[in-house]
Amino acid sequence: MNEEVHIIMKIIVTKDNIEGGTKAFEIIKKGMENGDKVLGLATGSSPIPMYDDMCDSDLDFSDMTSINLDEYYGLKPDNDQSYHYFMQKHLFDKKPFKHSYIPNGMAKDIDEEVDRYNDIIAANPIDIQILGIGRNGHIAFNEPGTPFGSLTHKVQLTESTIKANSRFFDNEDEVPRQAICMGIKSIMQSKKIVLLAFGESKQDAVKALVEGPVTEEVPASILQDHPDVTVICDEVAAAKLDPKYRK
Ligand SMILES: N[C@@H]1[C@@H](O)[C@H](O)[C@@H](COP(=O)(O)O)O[C@@H]1O
Repeated sequence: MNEEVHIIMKIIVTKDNIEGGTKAFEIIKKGMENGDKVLGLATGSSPIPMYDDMCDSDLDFSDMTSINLDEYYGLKPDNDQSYHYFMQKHLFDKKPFKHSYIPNGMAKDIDEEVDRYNDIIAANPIDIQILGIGRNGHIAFNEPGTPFGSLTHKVQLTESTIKANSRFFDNEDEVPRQAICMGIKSIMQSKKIVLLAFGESKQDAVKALVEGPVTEEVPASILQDHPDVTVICDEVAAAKLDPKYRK
């Protein structure tokens, strides 16, 4: 256990995901007041309450840039399971940004798409990166074993992720097996990181993220080495944490 790391990582335990979403929204709001221009955005159920707060707010994002973490490979943007569709529905329809970037899941030439996305990230340094966490400790679609030095890449999803994400599809067979995803190195280059984790299924991942060794087997554990990380989790997700982190 690295004591120095725990002084840096800020942990906010909330009653539920709604309160957690509001905490994350407040961080974004404050960041924008201080001149932040680029938000790194995530999909999944965890950030939805935060997006609801953003949509209900009077904040104007029309001068902002957003960069999403990932997209399923092989899903068209109008497929209701694609992350393009998700972002339109939960945020961009109500709050358009000046520029919004999401990996192109239909790209024929993967190498070209990877280069394009890395160039976008390099040209738009991320001020605040929002993250969820997978049950196996993945961040974005960076599965266990992904090198910490990775940039944007095509990934093979693990059985654990396919199973977990099948709740959004009609059945497990429909879950794409591959995705295009921002790499861990790029995520770590964000100025500030806010990770959201809610519910019982995230208990082990949250414990490993906060208390476990920094290992590529738990991609999120690298966040212990980032200077500005806030973990926002509900009481249930935080239940296995050492009480000293559950304030
Ligand atoms: N690619 C996404 C991740 O970015 C997300 O963090 C994770 C958890 O999703 P949820 O928030 O629905 O639990 O799901 C997917 O695998």
